[in-house]
Amino acid sequence: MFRSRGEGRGSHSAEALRLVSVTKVYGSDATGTEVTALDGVSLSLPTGGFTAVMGPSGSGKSTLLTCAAGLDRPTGGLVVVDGCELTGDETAATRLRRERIGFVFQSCDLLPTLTVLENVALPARLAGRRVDASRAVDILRRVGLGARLDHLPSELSGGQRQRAAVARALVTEPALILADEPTGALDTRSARDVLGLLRRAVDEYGRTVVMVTHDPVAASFADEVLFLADGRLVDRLPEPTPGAVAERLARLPERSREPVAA
Ligand SMILES: Nc1ncnc2c1ncn2[C@@H]1O[C@H](COP(=O)(O)OP(=O)(O)OP(=O)(O)O)[C@@H](O)[C@H]1O
Repeated sequence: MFRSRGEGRGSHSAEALRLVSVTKVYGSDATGTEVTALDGVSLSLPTGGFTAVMGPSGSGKSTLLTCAAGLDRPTGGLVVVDGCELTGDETAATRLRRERIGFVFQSCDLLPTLTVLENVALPARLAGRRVDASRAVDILRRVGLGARLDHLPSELSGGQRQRAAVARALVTEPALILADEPTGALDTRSARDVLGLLRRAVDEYGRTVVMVTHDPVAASFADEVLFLADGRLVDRLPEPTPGAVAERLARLPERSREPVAA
């Protein structure tokens, strides 16, 4: 974000994220049974799109995001981010994660002992890059936190913290931004601010956003909504409106329908 399309560190692949028959089976739950959280999910998301992922609780949304992020390894299948396979070698996957993926979580995970500016500069530092403080400052100004650079996260409101988290996700100019309920803990106005930032990252700067949400209004900021049920992709809705999203959600099957390829 905050560089125009084509600028920055080289060009990105035309496809930001591809999942091929991704399956995730957790070893056992409390009763000793295997849990199939993802059941053969295939999708292809072009660079420069905003996709929302919705579905009932337990349908596999967070698992989809953590597998796409390389934070968890799928049991089977292939994850390709910006043209590079994430499911291969661990060292390469770590580098890919640091350089090409940005994260925004609901539970704001800014480090409490670092200032806002230090938090935003951290991903670049972890990726082994020269830390360009002026760039981090510029991003923070643009998300409306220019006067808060030296504050600690505890000195910010929830909405301000989440905007800082968005700034941090954008600082490495990632190919893919993965957001898990980024507005879940925010009031309506702060939520709109954060969603507007994500929308601008896509429209003005060609980033790719994948966002898990329960909120039809939040989902309506996306270009398309993918619906998960029982670990499968079962529906998709382009150009979503809050009403259409709510209606599709209400119609979601509880169990086993034929998966669709997105
Ligand atoms: N670490 C784990 N060990 C065992 N089972 C897990 C683990 N993480 C998730 N699961 C199970 O996998 C399934 C999918 O979980 P996931 O968190 O992906 O769903 P979700 O759609 O994000 O749910 P929610 O909307 O409630 O956050 C659930 O049945 C869940 O209990």
